[in-house]
Amino acid sequence: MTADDRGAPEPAVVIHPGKQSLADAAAARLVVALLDAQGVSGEAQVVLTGGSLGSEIIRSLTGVLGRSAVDWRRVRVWWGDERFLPRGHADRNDTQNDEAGLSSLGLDATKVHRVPGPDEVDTPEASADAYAETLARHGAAAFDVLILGVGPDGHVASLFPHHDAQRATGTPTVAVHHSPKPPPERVSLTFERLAQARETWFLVAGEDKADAVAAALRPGTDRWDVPASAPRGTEATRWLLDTAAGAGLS
Ligand SMILES: O=C(O)[C@H](O)[C@@H](O)[C@H](O)[C@H](O)COP(=O)(O)O
Repeated sequence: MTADDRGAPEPAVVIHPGKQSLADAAAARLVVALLDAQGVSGEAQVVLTGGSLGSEIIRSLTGVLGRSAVDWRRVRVWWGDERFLPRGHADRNDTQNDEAGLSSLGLDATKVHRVPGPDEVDTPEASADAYAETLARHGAAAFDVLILGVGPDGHVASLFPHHDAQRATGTPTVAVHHSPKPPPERVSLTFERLAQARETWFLVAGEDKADAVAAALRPGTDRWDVPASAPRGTEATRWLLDTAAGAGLS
């Protein structure tokens, strides 16, 4: 069953004048979304991402007005994908988020769920299994906010065009080998788990992303070709773009 079959709303597009204003506006939006989620269920669950914007939103978050209204100790943090590298490696998504100021938000470290690396488990498969177990134990049926970056090739999380990892079903996580973008070994949420989010936000900036954005939003695009075309939030899907990334949209 696809998100569309479940009646998920059509994606909404918001275009910002530049990358910084996009990150700042997304951070402000995230504060409100976390507050709303905490108001409903006590705890908010957010899925973070790597890439430049994935860290820029954290940097903006550390300075955004109203952030102190969020009870950060009741925010549970996940990652949509991770590079299979040891904890603290500069190329890990979580390290980049840490360096952007994640730890200064006042989160409860026991609720920050990092994907195990080769310093903890032997293989990407073991890491994917361990992460799936953590998700089963602590993950909400639906994440409150799922944040995704998009590659120029249209990849999302570590699900790449024409890559077998896209085919994983019946599991929330998948080990990825031979990623076309280095490093070759990664762990990713599957399409099925990416579909379990109330709000899904794509954060995309730069002219090199314009074709991927246009393709992802074109009706009928096959996710095998453009993985970013697939994830939909059950309540909202937002494409938060800068002008350059939105240049291919009519
Ligand atoms: O694991 C990776 O290789 C990156 O995390 C990658 O998936 C990134 O999120 C996108 O390419 C968007 O990156 P930007 O935000 O820099 O455009």
